[in-house]
Amino acid sequence: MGEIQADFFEGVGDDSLPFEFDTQSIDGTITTVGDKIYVIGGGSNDETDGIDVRIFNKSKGKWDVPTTLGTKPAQCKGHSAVLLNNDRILILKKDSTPDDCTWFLEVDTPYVREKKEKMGTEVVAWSKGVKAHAPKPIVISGPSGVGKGTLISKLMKEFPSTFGFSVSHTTRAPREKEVDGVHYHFAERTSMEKEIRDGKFLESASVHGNLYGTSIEAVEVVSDAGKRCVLDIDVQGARSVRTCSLDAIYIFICPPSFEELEKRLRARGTETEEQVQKRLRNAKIELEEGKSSGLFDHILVNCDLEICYQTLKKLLGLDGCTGTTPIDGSSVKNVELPNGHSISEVNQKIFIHCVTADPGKKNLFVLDVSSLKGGAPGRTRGLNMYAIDPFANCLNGGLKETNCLNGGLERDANGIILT
Ligand SMILES: Nc1nc2c(ncn2[C@@H]2O[C@H](COP(=O)(O)OP(=O)(O)O)[C@@H](O)[C@H]2O)c(=O)[nH]1
Ligand SMILES: Nc1ncnc2c1ncn2[C@@H]1O[C@H](COP(=O)(O)OP(=O)(O)O)[C@@H](O)[C@H]1O
Repeated sequence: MGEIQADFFEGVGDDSLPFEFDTQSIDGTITTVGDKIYVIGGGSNDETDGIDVRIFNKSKGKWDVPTTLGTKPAQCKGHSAVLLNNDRILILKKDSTPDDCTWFLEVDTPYVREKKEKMGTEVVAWSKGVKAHAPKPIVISGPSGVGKGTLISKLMKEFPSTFGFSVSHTTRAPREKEVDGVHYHFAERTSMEKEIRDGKFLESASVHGNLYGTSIEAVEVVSDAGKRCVLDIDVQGARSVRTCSLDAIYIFICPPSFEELEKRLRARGTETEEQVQKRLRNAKIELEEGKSSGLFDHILVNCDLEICYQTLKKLLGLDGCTGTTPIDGSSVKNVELPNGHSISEVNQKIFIHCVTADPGKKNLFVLDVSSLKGGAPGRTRGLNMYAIDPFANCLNGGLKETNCLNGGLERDANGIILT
């Protein structure tokens, strides 16, 4: 755990900083990790740019502008920063909306270390902090025409608040009834390739001559809503997702026979003869890989649609469910932090002291960061923030959760005690 860093806009007086590092001209927060000093914010006046990061390398005596992966947090009136675990910096934005106040800048996590090695540059990665834990996603693969889309549609229709579809990007042209942003994000190849290079995709693959990919955002928006994410991706995509350690259930759908697959593909009538031929050639390879690779946890034969759907529901533990209850109803919202706040850290708990003119309002919050999960390239999940009463006269003295004095205090969905 690291030291507490100076607040944004406040003067920085640290004698351990090198002479070449002129603290007077620094406008952001300063966090030292080994021989590097991370200056966060204060560098750009362009509000659309997001919070920027610069690194002062003490041993080289020079500045670096790192490759910044992930979506940058929007600029704000200021922020506090604290180093966690020597590998990431917690950023608490001031005067920002509750779902946008907690961010992590990863500086030396395994993900960042891997990217540094690959890119040969300094790398940092942003990850947004959210409360909700993500339910296990479901990856569905199988050859073109086997019935993946049909099964997924049935699942979404019956369990709209439980499942959310990961909307992939693709460079293929939309089919007649396909809607941009619903079935796919239809993209230009050059812009999609750039976004892949910028680290915005969990996986991508060339399938039947087109580029397909799952953006990190596509999966995270579903998880943010407390829903279970369903991915319809090819075998290569499933393999990439497995290696990037997304804890998911992997299901492969097979046709009852190759002839039946061909019949369904032709009957769908969405492809030209040339495309049908290409898809059938690829189906042979996919079926071999799907059945033999050990990649998939379950292999389902889609012979009779209704029977296959019931089997799918069973293995997802949904038989007998009504289809209306979300798996995890927790919201992603955190506390709205006022502009005036300062932070301190004790035993993986961040104490946030808020300046408030209203004496009746709680002004001390705890952010428990002891059981964080995930992180870049996705969200950092499992934030737990709650209000405490610093003046509570508890037996063991010191800071104590408000409800140790006054059991049964009402909390909102975020664990915040309602005043
Ligand atoms: N790797 C990967 N494959 C995808 C993605 N989205 C769709 N696919 C796969 O791309 C293939 C072609 O999809 P599509 O053109 O919609 O045709 P369909 O298979 O006949 O429905 C299918 O195997 C999909 O599972 C993605 O984001 N990543
Ligand atoms: N079990 C089944 N029996 C007969 N036809 C099916 C079955 N499952 C799906 N289909 C049909 O096969 C075609 C291809 O299904 P689709 O869901 O588009 O496949 P995929 O998404 O795997 O490419 C569709 O016309 C669909 O209605």
